[in-house]
Amino acid sequence: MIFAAAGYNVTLFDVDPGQLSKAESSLKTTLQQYEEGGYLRGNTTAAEQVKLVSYSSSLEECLQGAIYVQECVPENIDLKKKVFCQLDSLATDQMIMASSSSCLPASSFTESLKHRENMLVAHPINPPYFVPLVELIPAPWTKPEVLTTVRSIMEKVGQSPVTLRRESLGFALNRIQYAAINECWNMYQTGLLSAEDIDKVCYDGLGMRYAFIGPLETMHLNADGEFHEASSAIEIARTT
Ligand SMILES: NC(=O)C1=CN([C@@H]2O[C@H](COP(=O)(O)OP(=O)(O)OC[C@H]3O[C@@H](n4cnc5c(N)ncnc54)[C@H](O)[C@@H]3O)[C@@H](O)[C@H]2O)C=CC1
Ligand SMILES: O=C(O)[C@@H](O)C(=O)[C@H](O)[C@@H](O)CO
Repeated sequence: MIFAAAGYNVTLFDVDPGQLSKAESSLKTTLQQYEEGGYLRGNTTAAEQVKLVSYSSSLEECLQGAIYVQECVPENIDLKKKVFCQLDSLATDQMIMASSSSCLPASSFTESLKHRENMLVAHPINPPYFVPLVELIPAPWTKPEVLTTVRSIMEKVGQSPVTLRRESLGFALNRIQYAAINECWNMYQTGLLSAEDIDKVCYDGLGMRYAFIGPLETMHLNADGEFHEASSAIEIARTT
């Protein structure tokens, strides 16, 4: 939907043909609803965007003329290896292949492949139609120009890419997310706040603030010395 909204032709492939027909009907309904609700992205109508998307039960046919592939198979290392091996055997030297992987780095499933320089992770954040961040994580062998091209494709389609300089377990978003979840869980288990109030601290507090001012910018605006004071106070609170 995001790529079609920007005017790209998109072809979906899935091993399960049932998923393709579900995707086709859900795409039509969803784009129609977004148009009626005023959420549709791009400068074209829902009907025009629907026409840009086609469906194929053959990977070879799906990849004909493709410049960019976004792989979205389940988070399973053997499956990622299998699918990237298939992509590799059908790829042209120009085709860029990105994985949506949330945790698995591209180096763990592309190492032995001929076109590995054109492969990387482009991790979207759910729901990507409304949350624009995409984390781009190169494998050690990903060509810098591939990373630059994916970054500009993402900007062109209206997403907001960030580039990690190297692979890191959890990438960036999940490193932050799991640190927050860990602290929320800790407060829940020690009975400090109810589950509802912990969620409220995020959606009516930090989440809302972080939508327009990030943690480092917040710290920059804090009074001198406040960070050190606060972090030692939190360390004491955690251990008591
Ligand atoms: N669901 C989420 O919130 C997010 C998921 N991701 C990542 O995206 C990837 C996909 O996740 P979901 O969309 O949630 O998975 P899903 O399970 O909803 O969909 C996976 C699809 O892949 C198809 N599939 C299975 N084997 C295949 C093969 N060999 N060739 C082609 N298609 C095949 C399945 O039929 C299914 O339609 C995972 O790596 C996940 O970590 C990334 C960001 C957010
Ligand atoms: O939106 C998210 O949180 C994701 O992008 C993810 O990375 C995954 O859903 C992950 O948190 C759990 O598998």
